[in-house]
Amino acid sequence: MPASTSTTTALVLNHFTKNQANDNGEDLEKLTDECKELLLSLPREKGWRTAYLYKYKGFWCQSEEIEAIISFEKHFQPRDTDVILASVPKSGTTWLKALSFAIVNRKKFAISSDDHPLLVSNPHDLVPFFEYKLYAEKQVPDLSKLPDPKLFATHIPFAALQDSIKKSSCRIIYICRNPFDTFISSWTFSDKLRSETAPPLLLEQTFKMYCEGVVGFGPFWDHMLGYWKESLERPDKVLFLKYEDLKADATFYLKKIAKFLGCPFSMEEEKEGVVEKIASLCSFEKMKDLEVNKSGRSIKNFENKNLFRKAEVGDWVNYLSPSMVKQLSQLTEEKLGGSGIEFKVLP
Ligand SMILES: Nc1ncnc2c1ncn2[C@@H]1O[C@H](COP(=O)(O)OS(=O)(=O)O)[C@@H](OP(=O)(O)O)[C@H]1O
Repeated sequence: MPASTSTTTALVLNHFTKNQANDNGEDLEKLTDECKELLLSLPREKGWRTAYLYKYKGFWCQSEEIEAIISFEKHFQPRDTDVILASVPKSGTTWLKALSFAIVNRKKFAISSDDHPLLVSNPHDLVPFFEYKLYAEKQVPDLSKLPDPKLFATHIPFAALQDSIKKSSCRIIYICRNPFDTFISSWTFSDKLRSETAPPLLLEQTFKMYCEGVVGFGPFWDHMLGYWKESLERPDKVLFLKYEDLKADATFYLKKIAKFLGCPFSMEEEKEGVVEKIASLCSFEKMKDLEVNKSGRSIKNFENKNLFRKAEVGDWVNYLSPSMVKQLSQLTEEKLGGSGIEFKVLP
């Protein structure tokens, strides 16, 4: 290693040891030197459940996620047959993974069979995240052995995806959810994840960060607008979905997803009730009750049981004060008004 590089690395390590040794679930010592050096150059803010969130390529992200994303950018080569499920965290990712897996694999795994993979595996094991699983912990997976079409997932905003993905013909299904419920789902989830020694995540303080855009993979409005614009320009590339719409009419959107993925339901399948059977297999009530979803961790640090909470539209009314509702309504209007993105916020 040239002297200058080793000096830089020593300085970087020293900086992190002195300034960022932290008690909040962020183990900086484990990161690659490349990532540590990058972190030094990035704006940072106090995180929700880690010491810091860093602004990387225009979005806020934890240090370990950045390390995995860098590796993903370097190593992942999309194929035209790949399908990427993209989402704002806590907006129905687990559900979309289950639905997409069931649709794509319905010839291989009969929906009514007693040993359907979704009965024994959490959806996050069947449709892996790039940043939490495939490229996490310095792994570089061999994806060639996975059967086609390969299903992957990410929370990375569209603008920050590598050009190879943007230019390829691989398809992206995006899901987001009204910001009120997304915030409450994120806040309750993050509070469950924080270490016992970390202070509680106060609602007011966390709400302020959310409205400033400082939330994992946020700001949420940029996240939504990025995929929304692409879905308008390239409807064959990006299918834009909203959690509330799926809740209101799952079978309609199941058909839409199947058509988008090039495997529409046949008349015969529709007559046999395959669409309704998938909706039922992937329903919140069914999935929450499965043993595999009541225990264990499919993603490091995330207990499966915490992925299934209430699944309601409008649960935010139980938490947000009138002034918070006013603030978030104004913010949503300011950022998304006129874009065409509109949400149902009450049942
Ligand atoms: N099958 C199914 N159907 C409908 N809704 C479901 C389903 N599975 C999970 N959920 C609800 O989705 C919320 C979690 O969001 P994500 O799956 O995006 O979380 S994550 O980003 O993958 O961690 C979280 O919402 P809240 O209950 O409001 O917190 C889950 O309860």
